Amino acid sequence: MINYKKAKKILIKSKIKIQDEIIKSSKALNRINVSDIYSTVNYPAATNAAFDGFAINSNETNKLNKKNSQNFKILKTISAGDNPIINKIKKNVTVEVMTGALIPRGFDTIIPIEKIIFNRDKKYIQINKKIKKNQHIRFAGSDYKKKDLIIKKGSIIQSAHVLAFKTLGVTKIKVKKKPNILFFSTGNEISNNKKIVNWKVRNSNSHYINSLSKNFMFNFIDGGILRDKDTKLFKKQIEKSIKSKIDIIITSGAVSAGKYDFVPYVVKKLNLSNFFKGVLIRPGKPILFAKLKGFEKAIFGLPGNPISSSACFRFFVYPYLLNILGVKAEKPFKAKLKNDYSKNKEIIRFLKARLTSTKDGKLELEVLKGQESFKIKSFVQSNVWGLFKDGQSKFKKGELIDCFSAIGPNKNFF
Ligand SMILES: Nc1nc2c(c(=O)[nH]1)N[C@H]1C(S)=C(S)[C@@H](COP(=O)(O)OP(=O)(O)OC[C@H]3O[C@@H](n4cnc5c(N)ncnc54)[C@H](O)[C@@H]3O)O[C@H]1N2
Ligand code: MOO
Repeated sequence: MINYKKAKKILIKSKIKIQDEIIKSSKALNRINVSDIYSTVNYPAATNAAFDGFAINSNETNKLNKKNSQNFKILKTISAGDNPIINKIKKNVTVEVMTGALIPRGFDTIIPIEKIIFNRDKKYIQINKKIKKNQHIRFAGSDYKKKDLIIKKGSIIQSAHVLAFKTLGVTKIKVKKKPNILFFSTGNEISNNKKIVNWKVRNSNSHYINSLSKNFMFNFIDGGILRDKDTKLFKKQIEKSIKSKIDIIITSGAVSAGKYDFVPYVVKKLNLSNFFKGVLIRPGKPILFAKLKGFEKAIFGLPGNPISSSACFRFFVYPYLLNILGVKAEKPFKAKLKNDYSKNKEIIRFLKARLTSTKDGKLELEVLKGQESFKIKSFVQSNVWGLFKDGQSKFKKGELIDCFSAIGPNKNFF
């Protein structure tokens, strides 16, 4: 059996090609852009008001004080979207501006409406102190300048990027196509019915992985449930998918040592490269992976226990997807262990854990009770995975542990 490090090395070597496509930037959430994108415009496009108020020329206030005030004539009101051009500006005049309005030439600062003293007929404002230049003004290009980088190639596009794209007039972008994943559940006991007899099990794994595809970067194609005697059907389905647009086949279950665990039996008969079966991890030990020789296709056999399937998706399929889509490998973030923990020294354990923040701003990690790979409740209560490394069996309270986000594996927070 190989260790996780070796398995990851094999996965990195087993890259399959994913094509590019051009899509609307507004539809790009969670997609991966394939080149650096730079702004072709300044933002803000022109200098404008950050506050509702009155624009003046600050020089005209230099000598003003309580005893020496000056009236400024209100010329007009300019709103966001109005043409700001005013011809021939005389001395001691002002324009009323709304937030977002362009500042007409000749004015260089804004007094917020709350601080304005109007004279009785409201045709003038009275100023009785020196007003600083450049107050409450947003300068052209003070956020993005032409040629500023908006997003680096190989980033997972987030809503904030969509905001930037739409602000800067980036309407279309080139992204990686979503890999097509054909997913098979296995087992005579697995059922999609609500009502089941005690010897049946409701299918949850395929729905879990399908739900991940909704906020993530792959298409989920349900291959249905393969029964214990469906070896030939499975082989046929793989052969069919070789000729199709399927990029990755994933099975859940039927991968360990039992009589009906047919996945390795069928897969091993194919023309493979980069094969491994069994990794020194828990949960998920029986995992299988291979590339189909001569084709840009890969196959993962995930163990059937729900938490084994989800851990293997998180720690094998997800890094594999990142790699084939050209995203940099994730780095874990660290948190202090809240409780002592011990495990078998030889294996890595992916543990359902809860991350909290202390009052003094430290991240703490609690290993939850109920780590068995059939237990869903602790998974629901968890908010991160703790990775407890191999080569060590005892982990003491206060030790730093590698954490990986669990919240739909699309968030590279750190
Ligand atoms: N003699 C051995 N027995 C087992 C070994 C071993 O090395 N030697 N490994 C154990 C480990 S570790 C795991 S994990 C499981 C994985 O087994 P399989 O991948 O072959 O999975 P199944 O036996 O088909 O199912 C396991 C378990 O999960 C339930 N299941 C399966 N599919 C689904 C689904 N789509 N939705 C919900 N639940 C599912 C299934 O009913 C079983 O209870 O093997 C150990 N045994
Ligand atoms: O290692 Mo299995 O994956 O016990 O659940």
